[in-house]
Amino acid sequence: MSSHANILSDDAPLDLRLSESELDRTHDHLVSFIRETVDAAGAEGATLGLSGGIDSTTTAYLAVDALGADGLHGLVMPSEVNDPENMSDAERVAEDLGIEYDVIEIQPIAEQFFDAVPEAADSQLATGNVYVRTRAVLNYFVANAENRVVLGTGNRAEAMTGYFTKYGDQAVDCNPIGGLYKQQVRQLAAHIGVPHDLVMQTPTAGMWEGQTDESEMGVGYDRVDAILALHIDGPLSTAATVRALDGVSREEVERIEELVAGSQHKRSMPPAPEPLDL
Ligand SMILES: Nc1ncnc2c1ncn2[C@@H]1O[C@H](COP(=O)(O)OP(=O)(O)OC[C@H]2O[C@@H]([n+]3cccc(C(=O)O)c3)[C@H](O)[C@@H]2O)[C@@H](O)[C@H]1O
Ligand SMILES: Nc1ncnc2c1ncn2[C@@H]1O[C@H](COP(=O)(O)OP(=O)(O)OP(=O)(O)O)[C@@H](O)[C@H]1O
Ligand SMILES: [Mg+2]
Repeated sequence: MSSHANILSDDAPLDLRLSESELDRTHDHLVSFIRETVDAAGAEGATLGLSGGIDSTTTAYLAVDALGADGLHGLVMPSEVNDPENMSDAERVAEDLGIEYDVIEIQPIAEQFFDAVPEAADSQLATGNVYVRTRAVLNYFVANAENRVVLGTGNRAEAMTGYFTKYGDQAVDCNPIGGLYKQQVRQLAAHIGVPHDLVMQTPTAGMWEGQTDESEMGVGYDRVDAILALHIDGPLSTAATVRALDGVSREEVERIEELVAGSQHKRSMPPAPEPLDL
């Protein structure tokens, strides 16, 4: 499949797609990064959560290129709010890649947390984050026991907007696709042979039924990518960004500014006060 086929939405305001040779170089760079991270840790491989989504699927394909199928242990960790189709997609990825994988039902584990603090269990966001953090514990359980590192699946759009759970899906040892905007992840995925239905999957955190990234963020990924590239990572002012991006409103640019500023605490080490000069 051509890497330029059907990746962008019709109203994408900016085309950030890479050329074929840039995609080849990106693939090789990310594969080397995974290999070097595993070697530097003295580890014997990696583990990661498989959700059937494009970020974990792409990361798994890259990891197998880096480490071989024996080097990757996948964990499929359904809760009761996951779409069963996503979970069978995750198993399909593991089968296609020929990696070892486990299916671990996390609902009973999460229920223990909900029962422990029943008043918190009314919050959709809080319980959703329990699912996410439970998966992090299981990733490290396997990584510790098998001398593996935990691969993260965060991309640049998620990292910059803080669209992840603190010490949840961000609790990892490295993020191989962390430098790529979402449309570039899709494009790289198509380039390295990820099945088209997975490339075009609707992004969801799977924290509650019907959740989608784009409805929760209030801005579609092609717009998020464009605003980040020109304005947050790039030099354009708010007004110049609105002028440069066809159909993008000032409110949308300001929404992304707010998400970036409000999530700074998620991208830094927990602060402590300067020691007093006693
Ligand atoms: N200014 C500040 N300085 C220091 N700490 C601060 C803080 N503001 C909040 N906090 C702390 O951070 C907590 C809130 O952060 P957090 O617990 O992460 O929770 P929060 O950011 O409220 O929720 C996670 C968001 O990420 C999305 N998500 C999660 C997981 C995966 C994906 C996906 O794309 O797959 C998306 C999810 O849908 C939701 O919108 C607060 O309870 C507080 O402990
Ligand atoms: N049910 C699940 N089982 C195993 N891992 C999961 C599950 N749900 C989420 N994860 C892990 O959490 C990561 C973050 O989720 P996120 O939704 O951002 O990525 P994705 O599902 O791979 O792609 P997309 O963002 O397009 O949905 C996933 O990449 C995966 O590693
Ligand atoms: Mg997902």
